[in-house]
Amino acid sequence: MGATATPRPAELAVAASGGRDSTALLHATLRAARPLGVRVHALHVHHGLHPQADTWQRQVRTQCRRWGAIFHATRLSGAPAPAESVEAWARRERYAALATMARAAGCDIVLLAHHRRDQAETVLLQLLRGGGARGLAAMPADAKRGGLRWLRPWRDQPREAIEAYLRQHRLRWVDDPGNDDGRYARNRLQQVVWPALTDAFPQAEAALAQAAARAAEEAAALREFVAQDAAACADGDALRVAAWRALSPARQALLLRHQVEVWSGRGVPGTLVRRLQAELPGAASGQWPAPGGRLVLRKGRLSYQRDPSGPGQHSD
Ligand SMILES: Nc1ncnc2c1ncn2[C@@H]1O[C@H](COP(=O)(O)OP(=O)(O)OP(=O)(O)O)[C@@H](O)[C@H]1O
Repeated sequence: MGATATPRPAELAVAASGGRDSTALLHATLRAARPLGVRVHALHVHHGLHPQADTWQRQVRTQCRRWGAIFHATRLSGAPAPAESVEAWARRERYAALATMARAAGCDIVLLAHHRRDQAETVLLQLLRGGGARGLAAMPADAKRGGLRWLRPWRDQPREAIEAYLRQHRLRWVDDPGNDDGRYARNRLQQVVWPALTDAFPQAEAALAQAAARAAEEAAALREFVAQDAAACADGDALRVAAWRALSPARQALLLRHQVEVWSGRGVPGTLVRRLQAELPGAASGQWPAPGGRLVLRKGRLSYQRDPSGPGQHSD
């Protein structure tokens, strides 16, 4: 399996947990990069949550020493905000720490070792959270974020291919750092749902990954439609309600969701979208609570006012 990225960088980072998948990815990346003169950095995040976390970090350090990668590690400090899950906190802080280490190492590209099973699990989890096309699209193979490129070169590879690679090269890893960050839903899915699902539907992994690929295309097309509608209905920072009303109900809902998300920087509950669809057409003026602020209708224009006391726009 290949693990190189194009165009060829001088420095390449691999997010290395010490577990099975990123052990294989770090090894394969080094094999591909060495003849090209590309330096490989292994970035490890110690979540400080699990008794075995020191072992995982040592494992990555040892791999780096043995295989000739440059080792970087960050230990997370702090704690989740009151309403935040450990999982959400760990995930956000992990990506932030990876980004900081990558930039400090002079890397523009970070490789992640997600594979097709991870993709399939993410689709199921999104479905169970009630996600739409964008959520069901799951993880992109190539994404730009925070000035970095995040690549998942093995996103479409079955897990068995990675296991075969590990066997072929007699690689050792430390089991299950994934449990480090309190991922209750994903762990239950892996332990309880997945075995039963694949027993009944052996093609589930491939089918769910295919569903994600279709959802990604559909989400991209929807983004284009909604951008056109947003431009057609814009009045400065506000939305012209008369123009919005001329759209079909499906496009009205999409545009409201998109617009409030852009204004507030947060996810928009479906209940708010439905309420606005019901109430906006008959209203001459009005106010509706929205994430982080409120929506104000005046003189046919819908605009957003941020709560002065609320937290700033979040960057996720
Ligand atoms: N502690 C860690 N340090 C460095 N990289 C990590 C760490 N944990 C995970 N990763 C990177 O993220 C990849 C996916 O890991 P994992 O499946 O545990 O994350 P996830 O939580 O399922 O996915 P996501 O990060 O998208 O939420 C790993 O293969 C590895 O590349």
